[in-house]
Amino acid sequence: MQSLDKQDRFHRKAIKPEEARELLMNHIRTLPMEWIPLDESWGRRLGENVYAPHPFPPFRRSGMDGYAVRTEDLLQATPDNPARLTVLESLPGGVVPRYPLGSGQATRIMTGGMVPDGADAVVMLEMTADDERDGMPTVLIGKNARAGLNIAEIGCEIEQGELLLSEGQPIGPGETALLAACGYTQVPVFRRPRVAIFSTGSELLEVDEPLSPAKIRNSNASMLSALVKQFGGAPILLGKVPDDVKAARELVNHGLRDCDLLLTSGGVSVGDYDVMVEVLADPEAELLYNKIAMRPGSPTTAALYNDKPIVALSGNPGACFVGFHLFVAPSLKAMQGEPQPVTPSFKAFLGADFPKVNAYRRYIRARTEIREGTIWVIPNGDDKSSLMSTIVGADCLIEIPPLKAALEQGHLVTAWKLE
Ligand SMILES: Nc1nc2c(c(=O)[nH]1)N[C@H]1C(S)=C(S)[C@@H](COP(=O)(O)OP(=O)(O)OC[C@H]3O[C@@H](n4cnc5c(N)ncnc54)[C@H](O)[C@@H]3O)O[C@H]1N2
Ligand code: MOO
Ligand SMILES: [Mg+2]
Repeated sequence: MQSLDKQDRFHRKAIKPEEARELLMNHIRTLPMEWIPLDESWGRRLGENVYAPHPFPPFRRSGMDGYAVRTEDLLQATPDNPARLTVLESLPGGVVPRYPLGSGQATRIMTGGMVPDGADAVVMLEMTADDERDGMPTVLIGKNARAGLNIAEIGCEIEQGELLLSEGQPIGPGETALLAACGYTQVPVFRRPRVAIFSTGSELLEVDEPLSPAKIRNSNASMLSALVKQFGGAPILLGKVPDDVKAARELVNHGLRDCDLLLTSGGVSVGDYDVMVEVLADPEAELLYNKIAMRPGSPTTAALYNDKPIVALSGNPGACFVGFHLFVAPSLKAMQGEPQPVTPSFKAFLGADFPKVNAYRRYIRARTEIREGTIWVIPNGDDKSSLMSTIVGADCLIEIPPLKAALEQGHLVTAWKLE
């Protein structure tokens, strides 16, 4: 029997997943900003609002290969009686027009070219016929045109000084295009969260070690490292410790020195060798929670050391994965300025019967499928928390509330995207 004192220190009170997330996220701070080269900024989040230094397009731009014209010259034009315009010049891309258009004149222009002053439309080449007259190039146009046709006015896409992108916005291909167009060779981004990771377990081998009896390879550290990268963090891999409280405590102290968040896996349940329970019972640590009313991942634990968060995830790979998504992923997003770090849920049809009944809310590894235009979520097979294979290909978690009866295929369920 444990002493009463020990039982007290290790007391567990199950709280809801939302409460657990909030308790942790109350201690998450946005990281400082840094400037990095645009070409390295994909996937990072903007550290401040970015404004347009100039309008875009920066000049009146032709949207077609054709002729820049004055629409008033085409008012009487018909296929049988086309207007004949004198061609002043033919503009290659990137060249400023030499002549403004006068009455009865046109300029040959290509897509993206700078429309000459005086022109108020571009007629596409297919609607025109070149026809020399008295040794001078002329063009015949048999139809009138509306003012503004095929011309993109200065600033029609982006006005000077306009908010281009907002703080916290992830930089994807579109954001990169805007930043490049506006001359941002360096972009302001939030620093990557530094996430120290170690695994506990005397049964653990390195990935490159051959199997030996009663041992398994440390797969959680690699999985967590990939997850941290997926959410914009920089993993710091600290390896593993055996089930030894002193060794685990030392690695916690070491890991906390140079990280924004410490992640551990294993040793959080009620077993004799569940060392993280003892480590986090340290009076210097402020325990946030050590039991969550959910499966998998019920023993997921979080604590603070001098306000620095440590999330001790369950050793079971499925539970480790789910715990990361529910608590760590939103924390990493918040550190990088995401204003809404918790992904909203969506409704979808359940793609297979769910026969299990239980008293806890479950989060099932699943994948989304579009069937005849409707979204279905298909459990990735057995959802036992010890399984790794059902993490493969998971792109969402299905939330199954506590149930007294099985759920049938086609039931409308709540799910969460795993970006
Ligand atoms: N008597 C009880 N036993 C258990 C309970 C309980 O309430 N009462 N809870 C179960 C639940 S739920 C879970 S989840 C697990 C949590 O276990 P721990 O977080 O303490 O993790 P370990 O005991 O260290 O390991 C569990 C399992 O995972 C494997 N593991 C651990 N680390 C890794 C790693 N880095 N890579 C791959 N696999 C790892 C480990 O070998 C074990 O098989 O406890 C239940 N027990
Ligand atoms: O909480 Mo455990 O992860 O259900 O198996
Ligand atoms: Mg255990």
